[in-house]
Amino acid sequence: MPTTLGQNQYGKAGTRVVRITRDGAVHHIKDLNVSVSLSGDMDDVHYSGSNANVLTTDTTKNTVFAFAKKHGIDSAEQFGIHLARHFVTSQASIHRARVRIEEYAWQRIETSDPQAAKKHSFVREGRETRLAQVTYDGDRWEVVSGLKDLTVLNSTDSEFHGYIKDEYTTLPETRDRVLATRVAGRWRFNWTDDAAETPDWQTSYEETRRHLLQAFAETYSLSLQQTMYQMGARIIDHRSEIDEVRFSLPNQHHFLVDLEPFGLDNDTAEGAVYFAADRPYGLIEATVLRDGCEARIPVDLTNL
Ligand SMILES: O=c1[nH]c(=O)c2[nH]c(=O)[nH]c2[nH]1
Repeated sequence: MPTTLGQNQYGKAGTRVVRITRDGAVHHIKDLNVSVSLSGDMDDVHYSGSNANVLTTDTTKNTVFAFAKKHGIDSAEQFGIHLARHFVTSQASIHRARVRIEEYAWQRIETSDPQAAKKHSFVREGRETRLAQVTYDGDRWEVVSGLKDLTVLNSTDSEFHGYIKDEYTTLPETRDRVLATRVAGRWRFNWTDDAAETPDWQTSYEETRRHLLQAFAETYSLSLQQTMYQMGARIIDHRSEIDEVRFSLPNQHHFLVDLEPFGLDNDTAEGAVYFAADRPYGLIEATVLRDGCEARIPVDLTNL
């Protein structure tokens, strides 16, 4: 049966590029998800498999990282214009480039001491989901609150070294890395209906969230485990109505992109470009308990 090739396009979808610019101690972050679709003289690759006209999708991805370094990211629109122009004007076989960009916005985390405000700690815009579970069996009450999808990032003050090296270890030690996670947390109240006071649930949530964020921002981190423990301990220390906190924290790895093959020194004060990997991810989980209290929050938070 005779057939003809119809509309076709190709490219790399979902390049997660993060650019961190350092203005002294004040850091700025641009976080994009870039998808490129190219079309042009692509009959041969479809009909015969000749790749002579193909700019690889891998090159497309590399170009996104290299342009983030070279041109910076003023806006998604300007970045898209640079890329689309480059693909169409640099390759005779490419006649059309469509660059789609999602941008994730970040806010600075407010710290407890405004004088010593952390200038490299961010929370992603778009509110988290707040959670509550109430259980009553006619005798005992249990109230557990929590949140999920609260994404936070420190662009410095995070190290990771001194770990076991066995024959399968390749991870390089680092004295300065990006630390980012999407927080899922639950906290259990010690309230019972014969208690003298009922917590103001709204204030309790807001304050717990604030302590969690501030502990993340203010902990000089030697591991995500250590930061997580500080987040839980700070909540227990400051919120007498809470006896137990559990966290499940995916370590959202940000890898410095090697731009040396393109003649670019990536790790400079003006800015560094990272590849934000979404999988696989480290998953760091723990419970922090008030002394003498029992652990009742399930180990697997998806069961709550
Ligand atoms: O904070 C971290 N904790 C780990 O246990 C770990 N493992 C790893 O590869 N990177 C990290 N980072």
